[in-house]
Amino acid sequence: MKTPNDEKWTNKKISRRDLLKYTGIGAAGVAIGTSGLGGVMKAMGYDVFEPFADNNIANKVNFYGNHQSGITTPVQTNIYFASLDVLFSSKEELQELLQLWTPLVVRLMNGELMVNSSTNTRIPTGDTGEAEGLGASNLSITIGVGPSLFEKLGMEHLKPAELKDLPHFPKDQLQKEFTGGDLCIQACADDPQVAFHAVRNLVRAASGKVAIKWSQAGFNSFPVDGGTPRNLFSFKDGTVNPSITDEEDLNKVVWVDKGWLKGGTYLVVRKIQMHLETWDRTSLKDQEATFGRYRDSGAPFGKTKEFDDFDVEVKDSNGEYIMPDTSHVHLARKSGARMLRRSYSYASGVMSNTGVHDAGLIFISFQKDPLQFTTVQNSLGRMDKMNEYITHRGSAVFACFPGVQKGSYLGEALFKAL
Ligand SMILES: C=CC1=C(C)c2cc3[nH]c(cc4nc(cc5[nH]c(cc1n2)c(C)c5CCC(=O)O)C(CCC(=O)O)=C4C)c(C)c3C=C
Ligand SMILES: [Fe+2]
Repeated sequence: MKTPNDEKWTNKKISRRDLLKYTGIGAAGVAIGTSGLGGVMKAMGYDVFEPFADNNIANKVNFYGNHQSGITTPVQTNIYFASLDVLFSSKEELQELLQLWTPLVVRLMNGELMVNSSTNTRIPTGDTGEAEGLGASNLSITIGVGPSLFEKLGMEHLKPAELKDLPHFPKDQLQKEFTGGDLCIQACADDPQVAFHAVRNLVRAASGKVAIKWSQAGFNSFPVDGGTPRNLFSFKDGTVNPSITDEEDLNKVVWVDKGWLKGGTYLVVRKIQMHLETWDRTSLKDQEATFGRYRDSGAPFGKTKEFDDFDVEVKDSNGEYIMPDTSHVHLARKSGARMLRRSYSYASGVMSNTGVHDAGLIFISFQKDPLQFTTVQNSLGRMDKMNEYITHRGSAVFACFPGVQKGSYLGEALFKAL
């Protein structure tokens, strides 16, 4: 039986072909074709370019500001990280995509539906719906561009010199299915479904224009009394980091201070498998020597509290380093380079070839120059005792746009520099 609403839409005579064209969800997720993305999105009900404002509901991260969210935002419990390839070849289409995404990101971070719900049941809904009723859940969304994008769109002259693929590191076993990408969406939230929903719907809104190259979900669990989360080796991870409120230090370590990326930063992501079975067969003494920190307290060797300062050069009465010179922390600190780490654990079933856990760390760091990451990784090199227990499987680097002021859009500075 037809409802009056169905009747109304039937009279509009939307053909199946039109429907697929408008929604971009044809048989094989076919490209939208020649119609502009904005026009298609309007037809779907998205309010393209509408200047949405941050709302002030509970558990809400603000979108507008000098920097994008998800960088100095307090770490949430969940991440869904997606690396995308673009399916277009003009800079105009990139601009259109970013103009489309901006108000949608505001809505998602506001805990709102992508599109106000429609009563028309004959077309797919504008929002996939699984985040309904879940609130904002402190969702943050961080968008970045990879080195390959600039070549694809003929914009090499605007590619910052610092934005290039990371060098090959001695112990790397990178798989191309977890490596690189033209764009990234980092969605972090205090609910896994909210983070996933954000990426799913942004990609869906850009159907035919972008394709997911690889993605990874992750989690962080916080002690009931607060404090630093533990990684899957059970050590507190994230202790030594720049303070997220010390703008002066963040300017030194994280924020780019020149060119169109001013106020932005570089995101390095590494998918690092952690060999949990091997770790679990290792004595606590050796585990602690791997990091140079005690497992329970998180304190550095020779100290009692997690946040106690330490000097890696200090030796005991036998002339031995108190913090072993092959320990992860000794080598990382000795490099002299700093970064803002914002990592998440992952557990994705078992490795089909070996039957061991497919689990580890989605290592994410933000820095004003990817060279900071490279310097630390080179210092860890072949010496890091942790190498026995980890394998780097994926890698990518992205330039994350500066923050957005109301009336502007993600990446506007890049297009102003054209
Ligand atoms: C190249 C950068 C880094 C990679 C890759 C990396 C991987 C990695 N780290 C841990 C666990 C811990 N890391 C810790 C400290 C630490 N790690 C890095 C850099 C990389 N880690 C830095 C710069 C630091 C801080 C060094 C300092 O100055 O003190 C710690 C100790 C606690 C803490 O400070 O967070 C742990 C634990 C894992 C498991 C891992 C890959 C799987
Ligand atoms: Fe580390």
